[in-house]
Amino acid sequence: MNYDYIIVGAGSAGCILANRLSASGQYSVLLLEAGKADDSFWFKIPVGFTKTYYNETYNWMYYSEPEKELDNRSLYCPRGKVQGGSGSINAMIYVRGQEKDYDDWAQAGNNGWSYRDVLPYFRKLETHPLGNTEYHGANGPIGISPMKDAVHPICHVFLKGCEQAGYKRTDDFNGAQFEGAGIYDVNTRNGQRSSSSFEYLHPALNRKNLTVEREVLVTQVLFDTNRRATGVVVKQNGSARHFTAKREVILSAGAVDTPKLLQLSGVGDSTLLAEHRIPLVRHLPAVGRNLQDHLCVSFYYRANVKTLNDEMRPLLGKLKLGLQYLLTRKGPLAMSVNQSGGFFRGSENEAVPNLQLYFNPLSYRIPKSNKASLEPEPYSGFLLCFNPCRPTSRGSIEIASNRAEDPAKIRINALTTQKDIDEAIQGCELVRKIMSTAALDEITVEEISPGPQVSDREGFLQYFREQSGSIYHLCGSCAMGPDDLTSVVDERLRVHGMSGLRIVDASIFPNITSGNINAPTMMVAEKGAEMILEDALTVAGEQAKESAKVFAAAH
Ligand SMILES: Cc1cc2nc3c(=O)[nH]c(=O)nc-3n(C[C@H](O)[C@H](O)[C@H](O)COP(=O)(O)OP(=O)(O)OC[C@H]3O[C@@H](n4cnc5c(N)ncnc54)[C@H](O)[C@@H]3O)c2cc1C
Repeated sequence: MNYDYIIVGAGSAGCILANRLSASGQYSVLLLEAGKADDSFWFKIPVGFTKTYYNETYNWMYYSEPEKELDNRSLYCPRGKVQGGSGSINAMIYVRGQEKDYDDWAQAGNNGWSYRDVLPYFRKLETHPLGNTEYHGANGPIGISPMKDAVHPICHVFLKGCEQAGYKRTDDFNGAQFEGAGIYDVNTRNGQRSSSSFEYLHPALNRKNLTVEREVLVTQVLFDTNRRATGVVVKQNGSARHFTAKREVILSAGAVDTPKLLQLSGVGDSTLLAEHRIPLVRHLPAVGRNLQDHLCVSFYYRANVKTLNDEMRPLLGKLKLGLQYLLTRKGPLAMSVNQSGGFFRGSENEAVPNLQLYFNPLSYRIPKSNKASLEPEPYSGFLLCFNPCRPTSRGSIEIASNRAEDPAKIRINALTTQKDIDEAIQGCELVRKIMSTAALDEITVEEISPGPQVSDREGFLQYFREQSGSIYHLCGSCAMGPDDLTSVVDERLRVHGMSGLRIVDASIFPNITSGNINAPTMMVAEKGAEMILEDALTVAGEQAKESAKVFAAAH
């Protein structure tokens, strides 16, 4: 079967592309997704992400290779395997990042990607209650809800503590002032998850020129002898099928599976491909390199006031909250558990904020067994968690075999630079500084983990090594840049040295952004879709010129 565009992966980015590329009715679009439809109630209700966290039907449930600097632990790396991708199973915190993140993208040779360049795409994708302003949009598909008026009261104690510790307050991390303590926005609409699947793909499903195939594993991209992508091979119900693309194949399979698919298709480091006996199409060594992630660690506290643990843990409490949600679409089940936090400088020498904090008005431990569920702890507790914003360690994605069914090897290589080690310690010091303020001291009985015996740089670092985990922001594994030795796509997201092949997802980030990366990924998709459509017009223009020349020569 033949389509103008084939999009691989109906995740945060893929759903946006499917809508935008099919909107004019001019192009036929095929969207291929390995997972099922997002028709369960758990995808709608914000708290539903606790149900999909360890659900192998909807989650690829990857693990990293053992991380040497993290006590040889394998970190859990959940990824959405469902329409909407990781955007269907995430915690919905909506943060764009800071200006410098994108200015650095542009400075690395990517014209058109500075903060001022990408701001229009952030505005385009959202409907924000502030309406059309310099920073916000009023007509975009994704609903943004500030949690400001609804957070648990102890979040305000946290904000007071930050003020007492000398930190600024911000009312909008996505507005004029990124830095400071505040309450997060979430991508919800009327108390329901506002994912790119619900907001972009669902409304487009009836278009005649859009085909969505689910439960289809794309196993290979096909190329002609000119290295032009001509289509894909998929596995569906145990048998192989081919689809061909007249214009482009666009990879949106995410930061783990996009580089894996390129490597399986013969585009990647020639040594790695030879090791797995994959015929080389193009030596592109940066495929799978430059992987980045945010690693966080939590500090746990027992409170002398009621926290969300007291409401969410007992059966009666659960029933009450469930009823509140069903009747009003409000309450804790309509929000994220990460309610307040902010962006801070870990030292006076930092030019911009380098640490992100989350203050959660409840406490829970990530269960070791994937058979257990995420449950609040059995006491009035809360947690304060941090992650460095822009780690400098770089990891990799590499195929483990030449079979598409085998998960790729994920190496985050955490804490392999001195800067990252310093920031892990800075973060612990920042948590302790805020927790020692009068406001927080007043509601705290004790620090449960790591506990007061951990109080120096060595102890903090060891705690981070033993307890930190991924906060699920894998990106950068097919970075954008001008040089084909160090990057994979150019500034129009075209794979270097290939034609008819683009990447539009979190893998193109040259550097990770300071904050949660779903909003930046959706921005990449909005901008990517516009570039694809512009380039289609250019191609059409060139073809028309060519035909006119042929016609003129013949007459
Ligand atoms: C548990 C969790 C919590 C998170 N919380 C937040 C948060 O609160 N805020 C935030 O901003 N970010 C959060 N994130 C991160 C964010 O959701 C992701 O970074 C973002 O969704 C990535 O988008 P993507 O389009 O690059 O990839 P994805 O959304 O992961 O999409 C990739 C899609 O491709 C499909 N696919 C993969 N391989 C194949 C194949 N071979 N054939 C066919 N289909 C394939 C996958 O099934 C998936 O649907 C979280 C992530 C997780 C997992």
